[in-house]
Amino acid sequence: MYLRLFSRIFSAMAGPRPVVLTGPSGAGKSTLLKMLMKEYEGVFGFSVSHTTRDPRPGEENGKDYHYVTREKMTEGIANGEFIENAEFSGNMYGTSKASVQDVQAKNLICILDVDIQGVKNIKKTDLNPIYVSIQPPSMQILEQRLRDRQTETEESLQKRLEAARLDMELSKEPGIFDLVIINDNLEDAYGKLKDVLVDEIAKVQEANKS
Ligand SMILES: Nc1ncnc2c1ncn2[C@@H]1O[C@H](COP(=O)(O)OP(=O)(O)OP(=O)(O)O)[C@@H](O)[C@H]1O
Ligand SMILES: Nc1nc2c(ncn2[C@@H]2O[C@H](COP(=O)(O)O)[C@@H](O)[C@H]2O)c(=O)[nH]1
Repeated sequence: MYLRLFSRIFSAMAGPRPVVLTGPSGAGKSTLLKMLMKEYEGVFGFSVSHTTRDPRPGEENGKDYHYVTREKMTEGIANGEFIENAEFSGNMYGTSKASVQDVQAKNLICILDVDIQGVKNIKKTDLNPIYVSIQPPSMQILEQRLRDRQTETEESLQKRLEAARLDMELSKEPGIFDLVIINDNLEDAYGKLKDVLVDEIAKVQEANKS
């Protein structure tokens, strides 16, 4: 009985567990995380990654990403400022320690949107997140969604599809994710995502009441 009580107190003190959303580019990670942040205002905080890719129309520096040069990013990595970093489709991406700390300091559920290399590297840390993989129903549908999004050149699209094949292969490792969601119908996928996060959401909502 005491053990359960201590474990409850400890888990409340430790704050909510972060969430890692991963899956091929175009699978629907950003769409789903935006839905979560909209429905649960004051519960989730996005870990703003650094990247060397150019901003897309509508993206904001400091909100979607910190857009930096390759030199700046390489320097930050060498200085130990990043929890993880990866090369994806010709650009660098990385999660800084500060981006996660900023969210956790507010006692929010920190959401990280990272590729499969990021998952493997985060597994070597003590972050202890919930790992959710968002997968497309098929490669054909993924390609169509990426084309319809109109963010890629033919060259970058092909690179992303190649990375998607590798992601799907590496994601077959047993037990690597807490949950795999096939994002076919968006509302169904969103429902499954909320279900796996229900305990962490309740923790933050409870803390917000007091
Ligand atoms: N269930 C769905 N049905 C139809 N279209 C969808 C669905 N989910 C997402 N989309 C659309 O697919 C496109 C890709 O989604 P999104 O940008 O969220 O993917 P992503 O995984 O965040 O990609 P990236 O890793 O490149 O940022 C978007 O245009 C989005 O509106
Ligand atoms: N390992 C990391 N991967 C990241 C990070 N931030 C984003 N990503 C992943 O990159 C691709 C492409 O993203 P896009 O915005 O250019 O479409 C996608 O799979 C993201 O999940 C990061 O900090 N580390």
